[in-house]
Amino acid sequence: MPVINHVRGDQVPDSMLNVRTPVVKLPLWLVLTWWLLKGLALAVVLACRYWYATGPTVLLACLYVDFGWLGPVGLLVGLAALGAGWRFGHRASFERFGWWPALSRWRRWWYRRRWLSAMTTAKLTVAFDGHAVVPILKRVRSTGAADVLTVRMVTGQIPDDFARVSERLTHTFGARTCRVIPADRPDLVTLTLLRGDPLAAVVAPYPVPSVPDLAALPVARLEDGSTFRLRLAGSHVLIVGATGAGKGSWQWSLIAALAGGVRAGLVRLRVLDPKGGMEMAAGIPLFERFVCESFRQMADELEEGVGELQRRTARLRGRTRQHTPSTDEPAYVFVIDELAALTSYLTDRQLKDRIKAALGILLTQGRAVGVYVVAALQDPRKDVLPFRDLFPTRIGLRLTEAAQVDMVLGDGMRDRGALCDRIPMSMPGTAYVVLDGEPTPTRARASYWTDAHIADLAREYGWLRVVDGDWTEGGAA
Ligand SMILES: Nc1ncnc2c1ncn2[C@@H]1O[C@H](COP(=O)(O)OP(=O)(O)OP(=O)(O)O)[C@@H](O)[C@H]1O
Repeated sequence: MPVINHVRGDQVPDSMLNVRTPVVKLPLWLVLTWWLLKGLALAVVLACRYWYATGPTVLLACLYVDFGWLGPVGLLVGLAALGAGWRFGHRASFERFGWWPALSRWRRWWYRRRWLSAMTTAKLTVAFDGHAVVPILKRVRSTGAADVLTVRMVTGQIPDDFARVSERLTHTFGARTCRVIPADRPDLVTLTLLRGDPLAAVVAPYPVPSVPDLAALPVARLEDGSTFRLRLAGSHVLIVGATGAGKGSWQWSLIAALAGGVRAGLVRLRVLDPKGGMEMAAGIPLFERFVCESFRQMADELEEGVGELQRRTARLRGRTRQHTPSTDEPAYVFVIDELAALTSYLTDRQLKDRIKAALGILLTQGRAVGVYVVAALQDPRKDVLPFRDLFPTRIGLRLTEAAQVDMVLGDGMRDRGALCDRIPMSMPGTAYVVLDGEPTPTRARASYWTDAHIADLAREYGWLRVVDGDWTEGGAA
């Protein structure tokens, strides 16, 4: 290869207009008219396409021509006053029909400008027939804290392709997190990009329902600011988190949501606290049974629960397929503060086997007849895992390692956005929840029940009253 190419002649200078030698000679006036018509057509198309920009500009310009500066400024002030009146007069309709659609349109423009580069760097464009094919951004819906993007995938793509690069998309779009959820059509995927965080502040306790709906217990706040209602009916709940992650706040939020049922005789709480009663003893007046010292007694409690379950199954057989709590047939809720203490750490092998057998029956047969288990767990070790799959509802709080997330919540859950290992220590009570049958985890923060709140709860809804330091039966009212 030569080091230098020497080509004789002058370089063609850059110019505004490059023209070819015409094949057919046209008069200049015809060419200019043609260009003018083409330019006009393009201007009309652009003006119609971007009507939301051109319309107001033309209107403001007309007002300026007719009335001078007073015209456009008067209109803008009038519109601002009208918007403020609407906002303070009827906030719900203002947000629904005015604010959120306007914000969504602005955000859509913002995403469109970055879309091509974002898809290319995330390797979500597909090469086909010599072209790069890009997923289509169909819709953007904005709320206070999140932008929900509906995307049409390129043929051959699946939602997991987007889930795998969710972290990259988070940083590209400057969001806090990006969750990928399959949409209701197979060719669409939804990206939820969170900007603010309604879970940053501590969640105050929710009002206690006088008659709890076991299918929708208000226990936590969701990322969009709404209330997360946990389904206990037909389920069992496993709460897993490192020490100090806030397992207690989930347990107490659930107990509080059931407290109205305790007072009405519809729910009976049986609490096993193998950690010596430090966590749960404050609620003793609410509990039908409370065991915190003897593992033998805990095994007896669980076996008695199995006996009750079997008697109830015999009574309800053929009459109903899902139990509804009543004062005659209340719901039994076993709350276990540290599951591993019963199934792993216990050294008495015989006792451990009894507990495992009873738990196995409660978890497999209890749901249909109103016997539920709510268990907390600190360390998702292997010997607890067989029980994990028997809990349809699993709540993953802060975990110490990324590998534990799938172990607790199920395979692929971390890729789908359950970043339990990234929950900061400064946000105890924050968790990812996986509901049975739901493909993606939901992030929520439990309401925080202080000792004073729990004392008030026990006083108002408990079965027992404290009289001069002794427990007395009799209920709160
Ligand atoms: N939902 C919450 N909102 C705000 N603060 C919380 C919340 N839950 C817990 N905390 C705070 O975090 C601390 C630890 O919570 P908690 O004792 O419930 O954790 P834990 O997971 O049960 O820990 P351990 O396994 O050590 O018992 C509490 O003292 C409380 O101050």
